[in-house]
Amino acid sequence: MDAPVIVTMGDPAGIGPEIIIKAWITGALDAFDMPLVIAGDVAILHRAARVLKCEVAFEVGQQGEAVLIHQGRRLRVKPLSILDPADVPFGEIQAECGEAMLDYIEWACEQCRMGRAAAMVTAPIQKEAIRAAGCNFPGHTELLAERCGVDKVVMMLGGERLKVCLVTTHLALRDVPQAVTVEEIDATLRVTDAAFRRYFTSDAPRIAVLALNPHAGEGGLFGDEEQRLIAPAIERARQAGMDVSGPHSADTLFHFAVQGAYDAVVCMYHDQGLIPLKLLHFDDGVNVTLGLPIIRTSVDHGTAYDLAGTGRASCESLVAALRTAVAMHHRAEENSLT
Ligand SMILES: NC(=O)C1=CN([C@@H]2O[C@H](COP(=O)(O)OP(=O)(O)OC[C@H]3O[C@@H](n4cnc5c(N)ncnc54)[C@H](O)[C@@H]3O)[C@@H](O)[C@H]2O)C=CC1
Ligand SMILES: NCC(=O)COP(=O)(O)O
Repeated sequence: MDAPVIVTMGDPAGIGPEIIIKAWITGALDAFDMPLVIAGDVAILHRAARVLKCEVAFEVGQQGEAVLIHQGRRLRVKPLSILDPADVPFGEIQAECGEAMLDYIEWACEQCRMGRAAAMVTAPIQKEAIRAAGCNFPGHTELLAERCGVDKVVMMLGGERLKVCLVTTHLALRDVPQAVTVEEIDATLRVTDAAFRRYFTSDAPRIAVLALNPHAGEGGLFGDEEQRLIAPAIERARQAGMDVSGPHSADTLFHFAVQGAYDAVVCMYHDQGLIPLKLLHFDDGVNVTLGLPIIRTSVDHGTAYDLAGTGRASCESLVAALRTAVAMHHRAEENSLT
């Protein structure tokens, strides 16, 4: 059998299990031409099926994996935790869930690294729960970078109309100016350029780099990071052959980016990029970790504790994350043949 795409179930107390089951029973997973395996928990997935009012049968597969069955559809599950749903209330931060979600991620990452899986797609984790389980990484991105032995990765979130790449990620706003350095911007540009050529564009991607300050600092009147840091990093990237422009004022650039003027927008901090992205692509946005030796995509949303157990959460972002991972896999295979 071809190497599968692994979907990690995310927080058992969040919406991850429900959106996986919803995507499966509605037929949204039928279109993919690659086998899928869920890294998760059979009893928790059964509970999600009950929430969605669907009957699910169970059998043991040929390789010892669990197989869920619904109206002729089969879903393979690698059981990595054995939680009792009665002990896992919806919408609560629990260390036991933190341990389980970390196990799903670690296994999926290892399978990808060993070449036994083609890609991993992650359902959302609760960052306080993984902390309660003893994990000091702020999220998947940093954990996967460490496990893959990579110094620099880039968090990209995107949809058809806009793709944003972040220089800094999960950081207090007050710490952003110190973290924005020529080296960080330069490394972000290099990773973004290489990953876009490999997975998304046929040529050099057109990259716009945002300013940090209003009006790009207005010639140094309110902030000089543009002159001291961002412009030199852009120049360095241009010298290296990249198609990079900026620093652009963040308030106007997105208007042109969504009209197709750029392939990627490099943003200095999390909300600078994610506010426009979620405004446009709340439902179908995808998070991609650029710079890893493996393919990792994710939903663009969190655990939505307010919706967990209601069956109302949308599975669109999960399906888009799967579509992106499969397309990246095929594109990388084509590139390796040329
Ligand atoms: N890739 C990941 O694992 C991510 C994890 N998180 C984590 O999730 C937790 C909760 O984060 P929040 O900031 O509250 O963001 P959130 O995305 O969980 O929720 C924000 C709002 O969006 C709604 N929402 C989220 N996903 C939805 C869906 N699929 N369908 C319909 N409505 C949806 C929620 O109901 C809520 O009103 C935090 O621990 C955060 O760190 C956040 C983003 C990504
Ligand atoms: N806001 C995006 C986000 O939290 C992504 O986190 P992760 O993919 O690193 O877990």
